[in-house]
Amino acid sequence: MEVSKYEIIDELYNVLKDRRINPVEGSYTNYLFNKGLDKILKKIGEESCEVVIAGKNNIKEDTIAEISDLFYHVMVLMCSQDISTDDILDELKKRSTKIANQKPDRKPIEVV
Ligand SMILES: N=c1c2ncn([C@@H]3O[C@H](COP(=O)(O)OP(=O)(O)OP(=O)(O)O)[C@@H](O)[C@H]3O)c2ncn1[C@@H]1O[C@H](COP(=O)(O)O)[C@@H](O)[C@H]1O
Repeated sequence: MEVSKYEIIDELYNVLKDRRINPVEGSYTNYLFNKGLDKILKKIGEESCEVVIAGKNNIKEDTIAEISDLFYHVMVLMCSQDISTDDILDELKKRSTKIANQKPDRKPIEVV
């Protein structure tokens, strides 16, 4: 069954988790897991730089591609450290009450 684009992040995370348990020959994810944390972090550093360069060049499709690469590598890190997509969504949800530059748990200033 085809997953919708709204489910793709969870789907990708599940594929990465599955690669950890059931390695697949030729899998790039398994290559990263086998190389270990330093390699995963190095890739995140590289991909981050590529996002910066693409953003600076201001070519939307290149920036989308580089952000997607970064997303994937960050998810490999999350998976390797048992950080779930829910952990991130919960954190973002907590921050959604943030207004301007206030701390999230601070009561918003009443606008009169
Ligand atoms: N989303 C991605 C994804 N994004 C980027 N990449 C890989 O990330 C690598 C980045 O390219 P680089 O040129 O920077 O790196 P490289 O030269 O290939 O390798 P190194 O620098 O790491 O030695 C490429 O090999 C891409 O194929 C990805 N590989 C896998 N996925 C997803 O992960 C799933 C499982 O993939 P496998 O683990 O390969 O089966 C796939 O179905 C996809 O959904």
